[in-house]
Amino acid sequence: MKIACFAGDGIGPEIMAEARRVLAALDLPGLVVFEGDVGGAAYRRHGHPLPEETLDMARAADGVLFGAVGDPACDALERHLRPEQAILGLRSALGLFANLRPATMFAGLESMSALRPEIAAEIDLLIVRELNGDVYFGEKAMRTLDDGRRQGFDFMSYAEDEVRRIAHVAFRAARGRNGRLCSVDKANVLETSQLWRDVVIETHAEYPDVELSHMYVDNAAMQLVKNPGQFDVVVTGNLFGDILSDQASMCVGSIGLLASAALGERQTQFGTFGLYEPIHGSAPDIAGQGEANPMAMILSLAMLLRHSLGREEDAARVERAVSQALADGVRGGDLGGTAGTREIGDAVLARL
Ligand SMILES: NC(=O)C1=CN([C@@H]2O[C@H](COP(=O)(O)OP(=O)(O)OC[C@H]3O[C@@H](n4cnc5c(N)ncnc54)[C@H](O)[C@@H]3O)[C@@H](O)[C@H]2O)C=CC1
Ligand SMILES: CC(C)CC(=O)C(=O)O
Ligand SMILES: [Mg+2]
Repeated sequence: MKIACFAGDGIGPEIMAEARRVLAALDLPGLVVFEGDVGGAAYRRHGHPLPEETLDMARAADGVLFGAVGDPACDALERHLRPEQAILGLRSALGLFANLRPATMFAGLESMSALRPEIAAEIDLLIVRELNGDVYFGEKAMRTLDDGRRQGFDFMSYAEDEVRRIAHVAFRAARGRNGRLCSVDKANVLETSQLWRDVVIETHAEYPDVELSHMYVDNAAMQLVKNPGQFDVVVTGNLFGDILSDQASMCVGSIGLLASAALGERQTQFGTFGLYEPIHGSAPDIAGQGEANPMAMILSLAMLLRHSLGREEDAARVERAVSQALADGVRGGDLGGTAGTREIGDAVLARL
């Protein structure tokens, strides 16, 4: 079993250290761990945010554990050299088109939700976000008009097959959960969304046991706050899924709690190859202070154990340890508490 660990920038190394301690405590037989450079750290060392050797290391692994990238010191660089290109590049080069972002209320945390506790208690949803297309990967340009104004372009596109493959992932996920799928788009305005809706409806024919609904993204943002309990699985495009999942994190209590899996089609000896990361970024505002909540990172490790290593029992064990720590009142600053990164890691390890 091979895991590649890319800690990245900002709080990435701090939260990765805690996930690595949890991984070490599991003492998995035959596990080999590799470390690679990504993001601003990689740019400084190798002149590129995603060096070829890092990509090779990812390809050679059964799963990748990824911290976060993003460094304000790199803001002036040309776009292709910025740290964020590392994660976009990995998702694209590794064909990781399906992003699973679960958001479930933890017992005892209801009062920390941005929503009323009785509404928050209902949250148990999975956002299935398309990860290889949309406006993030379309052609981009910046031009200067005759009158001197600058104009930026980002081309938004989806091809039928790109929508179909993520729709299949979402229907299968709904079938394995409560059988309800809500497809979120902006089909009243966007051609990409009209195609999205048409293809999701076509694909539904293969999953008659799943109840399908459609919602415009602006309404979905509102409904997520008003009545999140109505959602089981939500399937949506890259941009909408990015935004809705950050919003969902505050419904659960903090962005420091939400993990994710980026999956493609490649199978390994143990499961599906994937990249696992918290949904948050490098949090430069708290980096280096030992304040970041490592739970999203640790829960991402649990997803890696489940999907890429086929170790369901270990995954559940890690998830139980995190839930128990929260139930026992362990709280980072993001949840109104005082526990630091290391202390939260200790609390999870003690309950493993
Ligand atoms: N996958 C990735 O590597 C991602 C990278 N980014 C990058 O990260 C950098 C910062 O972006 P932001 O918009 O500030 O988003 P962010 O998610 O890094 O931070 C947003 C807010 O949440 C807080 N926060 C995030 N994670 C936390 C944790 N584990 N514990 C406690 N508080 C936490 C931060 O302190 C900040 O106040 C940018 O360069 C951005 O491009 C953003 C999102 C994803
Ligand atoms: C850094 C961005 C490219 C991605 C992002 O915000 C995300 O995937 O959540
Ligand atoms: Mg995001």
